[in-house]
Amino acid sequence: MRSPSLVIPKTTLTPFLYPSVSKRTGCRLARRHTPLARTPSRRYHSTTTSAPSGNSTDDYNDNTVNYAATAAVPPSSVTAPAPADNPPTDPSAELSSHLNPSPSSYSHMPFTDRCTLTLCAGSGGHGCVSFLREKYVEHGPPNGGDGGSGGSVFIQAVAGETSLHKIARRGAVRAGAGRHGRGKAMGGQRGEDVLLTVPVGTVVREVWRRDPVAEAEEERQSWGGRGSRAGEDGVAEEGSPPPSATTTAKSRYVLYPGTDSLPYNFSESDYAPLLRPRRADPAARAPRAPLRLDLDAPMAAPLLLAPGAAGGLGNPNFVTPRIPRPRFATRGEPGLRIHVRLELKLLADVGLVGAPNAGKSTLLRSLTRSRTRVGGWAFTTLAPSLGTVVLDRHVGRPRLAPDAGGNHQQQQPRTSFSIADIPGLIEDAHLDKGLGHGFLRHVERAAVLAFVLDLGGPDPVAALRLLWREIAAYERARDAELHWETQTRLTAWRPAATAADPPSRDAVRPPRPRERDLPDLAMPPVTSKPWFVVATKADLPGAEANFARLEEYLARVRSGEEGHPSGRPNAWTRRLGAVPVSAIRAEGVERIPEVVVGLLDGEGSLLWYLCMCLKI
Ligand SMILES: Nc1nc2c(ncn2[C@@H]2O[C@H](COP(=O)(O)OP(=O)(O)OP(=O)(O)O)[C@@H](O)[C@H]2O)c(=O)[nH]1
Ligand SMILES: [Mg+2]
Repeated sequence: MRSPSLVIPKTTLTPFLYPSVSKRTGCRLARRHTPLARTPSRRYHSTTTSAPSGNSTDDYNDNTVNYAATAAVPPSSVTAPAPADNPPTDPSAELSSHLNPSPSSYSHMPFTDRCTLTLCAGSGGHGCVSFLREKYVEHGPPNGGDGGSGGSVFIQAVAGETSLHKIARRGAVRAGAGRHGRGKAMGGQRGEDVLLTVPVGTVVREVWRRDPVAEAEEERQSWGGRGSRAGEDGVAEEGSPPPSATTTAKSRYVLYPGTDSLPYNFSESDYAPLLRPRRADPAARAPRAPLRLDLDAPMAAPLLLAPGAAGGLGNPNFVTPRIPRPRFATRGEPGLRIHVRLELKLLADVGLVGAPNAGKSTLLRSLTRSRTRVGGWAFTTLAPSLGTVVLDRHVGRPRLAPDAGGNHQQQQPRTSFSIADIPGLIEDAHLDKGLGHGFLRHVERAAVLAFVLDLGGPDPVAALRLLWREIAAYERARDAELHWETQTRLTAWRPAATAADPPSRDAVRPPRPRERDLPDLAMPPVTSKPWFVVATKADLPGAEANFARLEEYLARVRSGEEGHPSGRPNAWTRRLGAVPVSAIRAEGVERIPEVVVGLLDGEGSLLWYLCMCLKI
């Protein structure tokens, strides 16, 4: 449990976090040794959606990273900003309750990061059999309308969604069926479309699909389009039974009331070939099967996943010189069903990785307005949470960065970055101990990893090695899954046109462009990412010695004397460093945005790096 002695007097600073205050007088960083009491005026009066104005005259707004914090996600977890004309009476009390809250003071958002869904496209409405009836027109021409096509299922990744829990409980997502055609050439209404809105970072993988149109086409091929089954060489097999003409016809056609059979002579030679199964027009825009999408950016328009089935054709479509008044129409095609697995991989700029109880959530609270749960026991955090640090850098020239064509373009300065806090990792998490290592998927796509180590613990170096071991095990499991999926896709892959396929009308036309053609999931090795260490709980006894040991170890890794803690070759070690902080007192945390921006933008926070190397 939390010790009451941790609530410290406002003016006390942990001495070893600021060893060189006197040496660095005049240096910009030295001006940012924030006394505890002053922090809230800057941090908690920022708006939740935009960066602070930056025209404040207080001395924090120098031209280094001057950050204010806000929890962008989830929105309900944001505490209301204090009105400007009614400032809090005791800001330090507010800060201390924010960083050292009671275990029951947290915002709770339901969170689901994996689910399976069955997407059911709407089936098409039946065509209509009808004839014109007017005064003096006893036997009018056919005028049955076509059936409406079924509704489609779309997906769109939108900003602001943070969890899959809303769609996870749906189980099956059904689009509306098309209405049947009616007399007087009235076509049926289209089925209603369904739009699934998912968080940015959702990965969609197909498990299986049932495509009635493909099945009907296959059946048609196997019967050679007529009454006998074709052998492997396409020649009709002797003695194979023809399908029951009436059964087949009834399953495919709508008959005029009172008609028991089609107006054909059901001899084998006269039997009309089955109609080719049709797809509705939107099907041309659907991604190719099997679905494997990575929705890693907000989408401007929905993406079609399961196109609705085509409606049946009304009886005017079957007029021939031999059959001037067809007494049949076709049924609508049944809807496509796709079973998909959705997996959310949060997109954050920085991922916090650490052992349980290391102080990750307190660190997130000290940097942002997140109201994630904090408690003095392991596994307080059971689901990932995100916070956003809003940077207040309105000075300096825009950066120039080369674009794809090699031209240098102006880049606007970064205005914010997001941090993801995940449940703690313990030894053998990859064997599903603790909460397992599945939550690492939420920091896997983070650009920078921050390892949160408890300086009050016995050995932070061993803790760091353990965390990297678990990450390496996670990476191995992920690569094995990727390998298996690639193999499955290659086995399932068929060239677009094979000799067995009938010549299609599409074959002579150039293929229509598809909206999105199965982009591969980008999964760079986690060990190639830049990382740094946040050595927290620096206010505890023994922290200084532990930090010295940690720094020494990191210096050896940086210089190549010691291997990367994951044991992987060619891992990132270039500008490795550690930042000592006391998150509960909000001391030292103001350096973190600077380090993160340096690593994110690759520009290098030269000052910090020099200070770190020279230990000033
Ligand atoms: N002395 C001291 N205690 C801290 C500091 N940061 C966090 N703590 C305490 O450490 C305990 C655990 O903090 P959390 O932030 O919940 O740790 P966590 O890493 O999120 O833990 P899990 O969610 O279980 O993985 C709490 O009692 C905090 O008050 C710090 O800088 N100094
Ligand atoms: Mg936590």
